[in-house]
Amino acid sequence: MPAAGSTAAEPQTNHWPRNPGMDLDLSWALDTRVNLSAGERRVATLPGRRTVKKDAQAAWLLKAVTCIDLTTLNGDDTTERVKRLCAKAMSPVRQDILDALGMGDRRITTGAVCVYHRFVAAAVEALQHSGIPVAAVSTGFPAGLTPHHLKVKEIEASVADGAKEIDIVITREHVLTGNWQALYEEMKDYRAACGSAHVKAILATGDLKTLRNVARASLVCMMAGADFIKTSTGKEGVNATLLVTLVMLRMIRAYEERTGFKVGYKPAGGISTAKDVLNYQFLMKDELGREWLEPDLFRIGASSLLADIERQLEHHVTGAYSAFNRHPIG
Ligand SMILES: O=C[C@H](O)COP(=O)(O)O
Repeated sequence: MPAAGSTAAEPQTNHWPRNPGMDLDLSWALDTRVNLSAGERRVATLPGRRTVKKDAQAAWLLKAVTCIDLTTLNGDDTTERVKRLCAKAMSPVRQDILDALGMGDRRITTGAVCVYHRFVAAAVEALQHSGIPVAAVSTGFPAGLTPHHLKVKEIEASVADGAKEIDIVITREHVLTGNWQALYEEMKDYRAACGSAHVKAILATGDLKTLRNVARASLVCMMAGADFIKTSTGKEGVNATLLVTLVMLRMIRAYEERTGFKVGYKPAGGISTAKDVLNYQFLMKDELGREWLEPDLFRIGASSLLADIERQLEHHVTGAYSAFNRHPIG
């Protein structure tokens, strides 16, 4: 079958040097402008402008599966639910569907499993030998309003329990009051507490009021050493959108042009259909190139997306849609 972005759909092993960060360049952040109407035009044309059909679409969707941070972040989460989620992450697409796609011998897994700190150890145990990293949402997720020293301790505890990726939430007040120095310092502390674990900076873009704030916060977090910038916790009133994505991708591009370091991108919250995820993939490829279609540089934070992708893949191979309850997630 043709492959998404011209490569096979199974996980890749390309590793980029980690973003070490740089000194805070306040004038770069403050001088950053966003052209709202040009951005709106750009994303409005996207759904109609790019489509892929049949085998090509199946390949793009399998690639998307490898980039999913399969997530459960609910107040009623339990160890059993997390274990079921881990089982799904290891076998995200039914074997009969993979066989019918001619991909039965490929090892396809999700990019990570993403849970609250409480469940990190259980997820690490459930995923042992799978190579799938556990991502923990730490730092008082989702509001990020617990005392700073406790947020740092939470990161350290998640790393001690085996999390290889830490999704931190920034203090929105730093952005809303223009305290970029405080945002930079907070992010640097989080990066240091993560050690060798990769850190994703959740900007909570729905709380930041303006796209200019999104652009500035993206730059400041990258300057402080973020490995990924991520849109949302999934708990804000507005979560991932294509417009916010365009702004953040342009900042990632600017950062790479200035420093040579590639920073990853993670849209999260409300991405629940195969159609949605294809638009994100097209935008990634158009704006940053095909390297950003791989799980090293692209993750999708989602709790229910996988069920729809699996359903679309089943439709592709059988010609019929099955009920959602045939594709349980966890
Ligand atoms: O980071 C991931 C999000 O919390 C998941 O959001 P979702 O439940 O809308 O897919």
